[in-house]
Amino acid sequence: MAPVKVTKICCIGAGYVGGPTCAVIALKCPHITVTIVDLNKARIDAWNSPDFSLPIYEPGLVDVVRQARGRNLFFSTDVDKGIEEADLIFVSVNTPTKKSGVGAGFAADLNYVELATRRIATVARSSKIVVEKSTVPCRTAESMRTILEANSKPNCRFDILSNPEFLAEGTAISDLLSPDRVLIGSLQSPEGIDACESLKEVYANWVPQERILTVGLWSSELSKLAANAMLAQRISSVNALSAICEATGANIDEVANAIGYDSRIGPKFLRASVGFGGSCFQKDILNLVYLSESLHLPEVAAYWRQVVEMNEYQKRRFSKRVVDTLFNTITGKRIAVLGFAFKADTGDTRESAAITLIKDFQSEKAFVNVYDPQVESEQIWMDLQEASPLMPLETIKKQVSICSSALEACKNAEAVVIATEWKEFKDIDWEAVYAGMNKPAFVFDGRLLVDAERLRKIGFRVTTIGRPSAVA
Ligand SMILES: NC(=O)c1ccc[n+]([C@@H]2O[C@H](COP(=O)([O-])OP(=O)(O)OC[C@H]3O[C@@H](n4cnc5c(N)ncnc54)[C@H](O)[C@@H]3O)[C@@H](O)[C@H]2O)c1
Ligand SMILES: O=c1ccn([C@@H]2O[C@H](COP(=O)(O)OP(=O)(O)O[C@H]3O[C@H](CO)[C@@H](O)[C@H](O)[C@H]3O)[C@@H](O)[C@H]2O)c(=O)[nH]1
Repeated sequence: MAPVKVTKICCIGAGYVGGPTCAVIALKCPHITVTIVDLNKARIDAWNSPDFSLPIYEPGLVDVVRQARGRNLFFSTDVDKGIEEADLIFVSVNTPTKKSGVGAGFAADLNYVELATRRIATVARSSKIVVEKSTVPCRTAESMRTILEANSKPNCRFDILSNPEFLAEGTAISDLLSPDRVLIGSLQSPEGIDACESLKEVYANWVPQERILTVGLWSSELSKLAANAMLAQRISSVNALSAICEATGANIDEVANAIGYDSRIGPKFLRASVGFGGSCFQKDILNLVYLSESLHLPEVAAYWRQVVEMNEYQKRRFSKRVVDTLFNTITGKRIAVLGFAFKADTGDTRESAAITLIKDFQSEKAFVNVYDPQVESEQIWMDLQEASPLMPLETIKKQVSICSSALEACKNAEAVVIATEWKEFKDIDWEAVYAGMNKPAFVFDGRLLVDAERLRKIGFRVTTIGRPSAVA
């Protein structure tokens, strides 16, 4: 048998990963028809919208979709048709942390992966290469293979590959166009290696051969969890050091710069912050913790769990610092929170540190003005409601207001809290912000974003992560 030449791809799941990833495949492989399917009709309608009001904000994404949509890139709710026609299927559905049952709060909820796999098994009438794109615990491909093989029809074989995605939101398109690496895991059988070759050929249309790594299935699955755990561990490490800086007078920026010069450590991902957010880091580490516990490795589980605990500590520490600095009470005071997304250049709010901060300010009975350039108001209300399920939305709305500009959010506030590193917050008219605020006017920079010295000259009292309050 020779590797199958892929001409039709289907991607199940039109989310933050499925959408951009397969749009880039379509762009770079005009000879391949790519159909992205999803059960969520509103999402598919947005992908198909005539004015390109896409369901996610990602720099450069509209250009890619504009070039490929209708040519060889299609979005549809007809999942079965997509499956039937494809020779290679990406499973790119969500794998959130389980909310109930065995492993609740830690294990990945694989229900969506299983449902998509069962749909493939039911619908497929010809052989398929099934590619696990979602982030899953080690050995999930084995369960997918069992489901597919138990349901396969005559002359219909399924080969499973693992091809985890490493894109980061906000830079998804550039990450996809020039990835550090593409990882493909397969069974080391002749059929597994052929399937791997087929997918490798797709990526080889734009990714240099030496950046396409091929490994065993389980290594591939574990490498994804490991990469996220290592990245998050760097942030928790630098955040832990930021607490020492605040207590000693050292400056976390200087410390991070100094250690990053060591080529064994490297300068990236050492930015102290109010805490990491996003849909992946916490979920994937908790998944790794659960996996370690299931494998009877409690010390390993405790090691990784601490990365998440340090992140929670960092968020709590920051809110407390706001309260302490504002003369130990923020009751009845107005706090402007600039940024609601979990990082800049995305409209995604999953696990955003801003949600925790606002909840803390609410419980201290402060009034909160929020502004984010990309996040829809509806999303903010949904997140705040989810964070305080026992509080009626009307009560939340009495304490929190959503503003349409940073300047508006800061008006009559006692303090500005920078929760997301949007570039526009660096460049706002800080003199005008100062003029509109109650005095003394405080700025809390949770992202090491603004020029503290400049703001101090205007009259602000500035507190920065990783610097003691007096000299911040
Ligand atoms: N968001 C990221 O930056 C990122 C990066 C790398 C990996 N990942 C991983 O990729 C996976 C997807 O993440 P995401 O952020 O794109 O999730 P998402 O929630 O944005 O998208 C998942 C989509 O799958 C659809 N879906 C679920 N079950 C389906 C089914 N049976 N049939 C058809 N559609 C179905 C949902 O409606 C949803 O639109 C997760 O495992 C995640 O951990 C995410
Ligand atoms: O030095 C840093 C770098 C990041 N962050 C924060 O960490 C979080 C995650 O940032 P980032 O990793 O850039 O974005 P994600 O989209 O969550 O991407 C991560 O998670 C994805 C999902 O698995 C992986 O594919 C990516 O490789 C991995 O970087 C954000 O809140 C950032 O603000 C910091 O606080 N300091």
